Amino acid sequence: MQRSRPNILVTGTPGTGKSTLCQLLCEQSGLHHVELARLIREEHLYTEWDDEMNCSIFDEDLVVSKLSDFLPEGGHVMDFHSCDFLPVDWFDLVVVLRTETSVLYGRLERRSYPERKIQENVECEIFQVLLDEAKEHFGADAVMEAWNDSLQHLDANVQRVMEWLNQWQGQVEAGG
Ligand SMILES: Nc1ncnc2c1ncn2[C@@H]1O[C@H](COP(=O)(O)OP(=O)(O)O)[C@@H](O)[C@H]1O
Repeated sequence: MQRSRPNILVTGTPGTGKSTLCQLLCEQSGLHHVELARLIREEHLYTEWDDEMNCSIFDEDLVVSKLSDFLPEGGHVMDFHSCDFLPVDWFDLVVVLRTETSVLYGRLERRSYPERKIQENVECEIFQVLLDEAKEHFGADAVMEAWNDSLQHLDANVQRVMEWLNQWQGQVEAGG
């Protein structure tokens, strides 16, 4: 499907700054922010609740079906901590946020996550699980890896994605 505006997926371990980046990108670009975790909660797109980790085990088919109502037309920035169940051709760019271990630990501690949940997420980041998942699923060319430890990084990341967006828009307007 030829979109007049792109879809961008922002993924990464919880705490790497996905929703912060998405908010800034949407303010600057006029694209619409899809907070998938919130959508899953509000629309009950899950079949189980994990009491120990205090999170839902979402239903991939329900989620894809819900998103298919509006996402493929374009114009969205979506954030989520997993990506291998999403149709590849829905996204024009996949941003994977990375955060240095001690910085991520601090952010998750400030969220009052239980120690086990902090450990699991920090390990997930150390082993770059999300980066590998995104590259394997979408192909390395579609993936932009972006370190996001500081506010300087955040500014640079917004800038980088906005440049990509302008280029994408230019190509579409030029007809290809
Ligand atoms: N680049 C950054 N530098 C410093 N703090 C950041 C940065 N990005 C996000 N944060 C902070 O880190 C915390 C987690 O960010 P958030 O966007 O909620 O992450 P995620 O959506 O990936 O779970 C928030 O308190 C946010 O303000």
